[in-house]
Amino acid sequence: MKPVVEIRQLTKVYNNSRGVHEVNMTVQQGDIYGFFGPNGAGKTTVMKIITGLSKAQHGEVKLFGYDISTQYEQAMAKVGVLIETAEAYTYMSGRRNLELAVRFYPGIGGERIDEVLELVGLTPYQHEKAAGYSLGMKQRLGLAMALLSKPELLILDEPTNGLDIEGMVQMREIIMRLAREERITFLISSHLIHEMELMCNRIGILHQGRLVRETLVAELVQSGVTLEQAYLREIDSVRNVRKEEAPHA
Ligand SMILES: Nc1ncnc2c1ncn2[C@@H]1O[C@H](COP(=O)(O)OP(=O)(O)OP(=O)(O)O)[C@@H](O)[C@H]1O
Repeated sequence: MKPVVEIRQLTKVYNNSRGVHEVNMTVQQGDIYGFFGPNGAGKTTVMKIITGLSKAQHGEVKLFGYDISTQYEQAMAKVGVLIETAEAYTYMSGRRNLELAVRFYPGIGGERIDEVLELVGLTPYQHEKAAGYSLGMKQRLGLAMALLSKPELLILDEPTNGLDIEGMVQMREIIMRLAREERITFLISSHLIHEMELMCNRIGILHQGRLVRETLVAELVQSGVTLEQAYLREIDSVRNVRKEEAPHA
């Protein structure tokens, strides 16, 4: 297996002392990697750095072996991104939005629009204005845009955030199908622990800006531990270490 994302000692601390500290993560080719952590843990910060939307103070990020700080274009060439809620021109149809977006990708034609609409299940709604789309459909349109360039890695920040159960199930099924049939590697952030467990083969747990555990879901299952239990145990052990380190009163 080849590493697709390699993150070493990634650190970014905001003026208010929050941020992420010395994060090490590896996403292998074929992974659906769940980047799990509660609100404010630092997931978006890491994802923005990986995709060049924000800069780290220390550390290294490589995508497909290319360093994003010195070889950004090569690193991002095979990457699709959906960070925060997908933006679309709501007064245009879903298809028109894709027609505008596809112009950024030389060599990719209209037939790819048909393919991506099919992949995300929007073919029947392609001529409707995006304004009338449900949140789930808007997210799937965002995913379709990210798929236009035929990426080998998709980075999705909270793709099921705010969706109802049906929307969540649809998004999960699409992601699993894309991994299986299009052989796309995924890095997906979420604070929804059960969602991660159902969809992902590898998990990284982020807590207060630190990656406290990275493991295969199969290893957890083998040891009879749910992801929720693993998370709570890691958090407990972090708290205990801090208590031991704290100076006695
Ligand atoms: N531009 C900023 N300036 C100052 N603090 C920030 C900034 N962006 C994020 N933070 C803080 O850094 C921490 C990590 O934020 P981040 O958005 O990366 O977390 P997250 O895990 O993605 O959370 P959420 O699920 O709520 O989006 C939070 O405490 C947040 O308040």
